[in-house]
Amino acid sequence: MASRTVLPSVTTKTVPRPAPNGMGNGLFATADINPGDTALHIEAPFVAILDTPRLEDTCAGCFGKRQMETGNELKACTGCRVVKYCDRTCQSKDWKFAHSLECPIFKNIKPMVLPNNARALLRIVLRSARNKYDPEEFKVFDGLETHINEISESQGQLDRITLTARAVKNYSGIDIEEGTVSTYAAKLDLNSFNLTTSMYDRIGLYLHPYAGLINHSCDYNATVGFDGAELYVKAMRPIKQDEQVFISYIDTTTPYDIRRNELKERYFFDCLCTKCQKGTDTFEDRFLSEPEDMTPLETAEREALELMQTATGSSTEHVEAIEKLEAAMHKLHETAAWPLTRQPYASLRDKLIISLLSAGNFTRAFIHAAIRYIKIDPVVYDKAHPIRHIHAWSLVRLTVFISQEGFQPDPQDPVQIKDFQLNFHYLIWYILAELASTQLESCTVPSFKKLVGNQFVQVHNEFKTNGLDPSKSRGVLAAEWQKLERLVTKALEKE
Ligand SMILES: C[S@@+](CC[C@H](N)C(=O)[O-])C[C@H]1O[C@@H](n2cnc3c(N)ncnc32)[C@H](O)[C@@H]1O
Repeated sequence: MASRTVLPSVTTKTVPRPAPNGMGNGLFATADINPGDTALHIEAPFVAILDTPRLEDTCAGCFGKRQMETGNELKACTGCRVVKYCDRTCQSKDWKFAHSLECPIFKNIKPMVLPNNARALLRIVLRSARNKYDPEEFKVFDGLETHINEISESQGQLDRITLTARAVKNYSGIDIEEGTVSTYAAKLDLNSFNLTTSMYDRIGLYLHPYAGLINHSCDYNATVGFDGAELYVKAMRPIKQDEQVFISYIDTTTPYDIRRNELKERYFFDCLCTKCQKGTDTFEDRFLSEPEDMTPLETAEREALELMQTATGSSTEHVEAIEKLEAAMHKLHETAAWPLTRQPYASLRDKLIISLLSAGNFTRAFIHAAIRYIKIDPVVYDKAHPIRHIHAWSLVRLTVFISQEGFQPDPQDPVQIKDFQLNFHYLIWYILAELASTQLESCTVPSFKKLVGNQFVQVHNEFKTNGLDPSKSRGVLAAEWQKLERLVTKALEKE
């Protein structure tokens, strides 16, 4: 049973305790937690802020949750015209939480809009000055790690924090020590999460001091997800009572050296996790064969990374980005030793899928999403990992799209889907059935599970209306899947 803590809005099967190996405090399970179970649920954030580009298209009250259901066009706050809401319900929720305090400040400094971390810091300063925080919650915030000594050794980092703190103090008009605001800024830097949609797209910054107590492992047993403003930490693997709950702070699909540098630079620690103890002897570092001379692999990696960087620049057109990403993937493929799962190959494909979608090339996006589903995700992610489920959902959506009557594939596509005579309806049913049957142990959030459940029922009922039940046609499903696997093999040969 999850229990409420002294902190309002926190329900959890964990307790904070000192952790070993110089980790400071961490969260430990108070009971056995099964995969997919919620280890921690936080209803309301300490602070949550949209990234500046998202202020235009995302409701600052529900962070997209109600927006998805109502489909309302967003209306700007008539005071500042900086934030937008679905309707009065979302607006008044945010007004009471903090917007009433910041709205006149936003209005005064227009047309400038403060960057996300400054807007988050401003909220903390304003809410704490008006005693809007629960004292227990603030006590946990006060106790959070800052690494201020390490930050002080880096002039660049120190300057950034000091300047943000000075600006926020001035805008707030609150009589508060600048040093205190700097400390808040350092806590925010170290302990905040990427606020994401239920589909794991980043939309902003989130902080809650209780969630800030979770330590990192590259071999993590839990994941963090958001459903609107609600945070969920779910077990990805079985967690025994008294075991520490770990999440990943970084992309742990990257090789050993990259992971360790990132953790050291951003979080100031050397990871001693079970994966790091294996050094470079894990799939993240392995090549298909170990050549005596590493130079060609290093050259291919450097060139691929350069191409990836220019492809994702803000001024790059979709078509140009696609060419660059494909060229980068080709360089890795040409080495004949680079596994599809070794970074940056997998990330290049993720970016390529997004660029192909933006350019309206749905058939090629479908092929890459199928490659990812069949060849990459089962190696890179645990079964319950939310990203694996989100990728499966994207494949379903793409298959639905290209199976529409009248859809015309691009005749220039290097692999022609029509040559494989896929029965898209059976494929959609198959992927959805797999998703629906693993919902319980998946780490996805409730809105996502609802979406999948509803879609599966709809697709299954369509089959039933036609007197068919795919669950009883295993042979047909297997044959369709083999066709898709042949398509994937063909596409990979051409990469
Ligand atoms: C978000 S805080 C986590 C809570 C923190 N342990 C505390 O007591 O407030 C991040 C910091 O915790 C410590 N930490 C997290 N994971 C760690 C690990 N695997 N090994 C060592 N230190 C870790 C590092 O100091 C890191 O900068």
